[in-house]
Amino acid sequence: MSLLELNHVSKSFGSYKAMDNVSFSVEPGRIVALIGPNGAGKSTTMRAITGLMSYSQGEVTFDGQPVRFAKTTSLAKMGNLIEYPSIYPNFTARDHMNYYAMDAVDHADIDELMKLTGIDGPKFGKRKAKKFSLGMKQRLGIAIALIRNPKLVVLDEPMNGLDPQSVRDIRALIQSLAQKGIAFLISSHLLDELQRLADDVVIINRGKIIRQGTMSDFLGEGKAEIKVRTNDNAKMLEAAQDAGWEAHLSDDQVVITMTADVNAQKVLAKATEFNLDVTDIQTGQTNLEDHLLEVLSTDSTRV
Ligand SMILES: Nc1ncnc2c1ncn2[C@@H]1O[C@H](COP(=O)(O)OP(=O)(O)OP(=O)(O)O)[C@@H](O)[C@H]1O
Repeated sequence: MSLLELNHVSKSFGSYKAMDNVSFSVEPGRIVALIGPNGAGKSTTMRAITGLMSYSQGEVTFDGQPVRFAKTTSLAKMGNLIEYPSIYPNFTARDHMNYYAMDAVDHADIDELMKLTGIDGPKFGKRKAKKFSLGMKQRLGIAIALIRNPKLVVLDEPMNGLDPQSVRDIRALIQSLAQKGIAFLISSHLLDELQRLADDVVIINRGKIIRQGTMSDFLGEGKAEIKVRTNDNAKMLEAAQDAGWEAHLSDDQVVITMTADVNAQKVLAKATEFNLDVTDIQTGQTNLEDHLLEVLSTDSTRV
């Protein structure tokens, strides 16, 4: 049996099925990305898993025990950060840790966790949570989610409000904890971040799971692309499209789909033909965001 299992779970709000026959599982030590467009059912699924919401059909099982709304015995070994962390305005970071530890965790472990999550520094100290920035609250929320030595941590948008260094720190922390066997289920709209972080991917659209598997398998089924940067990307794009190639602009580069007839050499030749200076050219698989959009555009599970 897997650490977390959802078997045919459904949840409706009125006549709308926010979760429609959802089944997937999470194994120990895996970092699983739960992704999908706005309103797809990610938060609803996370709330059902963490016992914050009832569901009408199917079953969620965690660590061999069923998870039911308001029946929290099975949840002692599950940490979560869903929506806003439960933060008390007049508590310091350490007050929160002591409070949530509930004598079950010794002080050395609290010190270690505060250090790991970066809430031990002078910025925190005696400062009360009402004076924390969004990023500080988010770090504290992650520390709280980790305090009772969980086997699974469910994180909804954990990178919200974090600056690039903090994102990097939290990524390293999640990866090191996963290596120790802790599983993570993470939802985020920062798909680049999830692409770097997650081992597995579960895609939900209109309440239905439309794909699940390893991140590398999912990315591997995407298109191969040529990314080219020139001194005039608009002109490069026009030249590519005039040649009948599938191409679009992304950030500061032109992304061209590789086919039997279109390769990096042809792209370079086209740039020369139009007197363009190529500053960078790379080939590789499509990224998570592009492939997700492609999969969603062809999903016809429900209209
Ligand atoms: N308490 C509720 N009452 C009625 N409808 C709800 C409720 N909670 C969620 N929904 C609806 O269920 C659907 C799924 O919502 P959910 O918040 O799970 O999506 P999401 O994938 O987390 O979206 P987002 O990426 O925008 O956070 C949406 O259509 C939403 O409007």
